[in-house]
Amino acid sequence: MADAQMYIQLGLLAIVAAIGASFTFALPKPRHRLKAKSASYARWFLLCAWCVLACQSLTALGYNIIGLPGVYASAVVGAYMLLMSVLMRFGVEVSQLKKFAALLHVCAVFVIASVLTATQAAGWVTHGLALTSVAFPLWLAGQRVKQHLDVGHVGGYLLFGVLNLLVVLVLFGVPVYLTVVAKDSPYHLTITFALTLIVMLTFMLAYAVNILQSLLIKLHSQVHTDPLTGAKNRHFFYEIAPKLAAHAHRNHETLSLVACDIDYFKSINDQHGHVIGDIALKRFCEIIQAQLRREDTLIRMGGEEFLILSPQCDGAKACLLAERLRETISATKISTRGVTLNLTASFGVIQMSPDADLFSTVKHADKALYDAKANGRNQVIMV
Ligand SMILES: Nc1nc2c(ncn2[C@@H]2O[C@H](COP(=O)(O)OP(=O)(O)OP(=O)(O)O)[C@@H](O)[C@H]2O)c(=O)[nH]1
Repeated sequence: MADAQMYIQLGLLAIVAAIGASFTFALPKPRHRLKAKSASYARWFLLCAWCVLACQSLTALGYNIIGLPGVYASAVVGAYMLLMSVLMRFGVEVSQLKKFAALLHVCAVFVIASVLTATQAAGWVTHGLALTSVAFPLWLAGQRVKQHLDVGHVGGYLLFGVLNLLVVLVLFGVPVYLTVVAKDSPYHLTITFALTLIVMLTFMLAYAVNILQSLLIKLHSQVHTDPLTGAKNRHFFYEIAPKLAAHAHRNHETLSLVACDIDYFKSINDQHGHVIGDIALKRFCEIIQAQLRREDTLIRMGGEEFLILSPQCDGAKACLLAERLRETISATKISTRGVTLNLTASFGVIQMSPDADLFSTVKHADKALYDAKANGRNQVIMV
């Protein structure tokens, strides 16, 4: 009966580990060389966690001499696999020397635990050595996650919390348990099963939330970003810009809009082709972004038409900004693939009035821009 229970627990844990591993296979593979390795270390961690229970089962079957050192070595290897998974997740390179030191650590734990078990001296010395050996890589992993904690990133905080919880569990929970429960208690195997299951599930949950949230943040940013120029796009304009305008209005802040459009851009495409046209657009945006503050947002409204949202900036300052941009653009030569271009751009500037809505304000800025075009281009007109 006890044997049947043991095999059921081993089987259950194998299923949980297999589900966790399948999940890591289902994740999109990052392009970053190191980040791509994180999932495979997470799979090794799940395997090691299963090995802990397998070795504990061997101990329960009477193979103490291999079972106990096996439990400890699997737990330490598992903790290092978890550390590697976290390090790779953040793209941290691990030197060969550090890998070798970890290997030595694992071997030392296995050899010392084997000797102490063989000489019947296994006890608090072995437990102490093994538990601190497991806690060390977990603590390192927690410290690494801490360095990358981002406000609003629940996944990061969850992973950090889980790793700290595991350290507390290993350093305090397990010793308390070993002190309270008799050495030959029949419950040891079930407790190991329950603990391993909890560790696997909490890590998988934290890992999954962490990765999925990163993917969502990346996706969200891509949806709002123009892939050619890196400026925000029309989705951003319709979804986020009205919120920024409402925020400025609520806080009684000034908000100015600068509409701008490259002059005679069609002739660049016609003369030099669309590839050069694309490069010119990219460089144009780089020149503008370099002049903007962090709070300003450059939006590509379409083609070679752009809009700059400038919070906490009144019309006069926005006019100065547009004039500076106009001068910098006309003074910068763009040289690429044997072609040298000299762009100019026209600008329409408006300060949003408190009772106006964003879309009608943009229309007025566009009107000023067309006036600048009609007046001969390469100039700034303010509403
Ligand atoms: N290379 C490239 N060209 C683009 C892109 N988007 C739009 N265009 C081109 O931009 C040109 C815009 O031309 P027009 O609207 O006539 O404006 P313009 O030639 O700049 O003239 P004015 O604005 O009146 O000074 C068109 O030839 C479009 O094909 C793009 O992503 N890449």
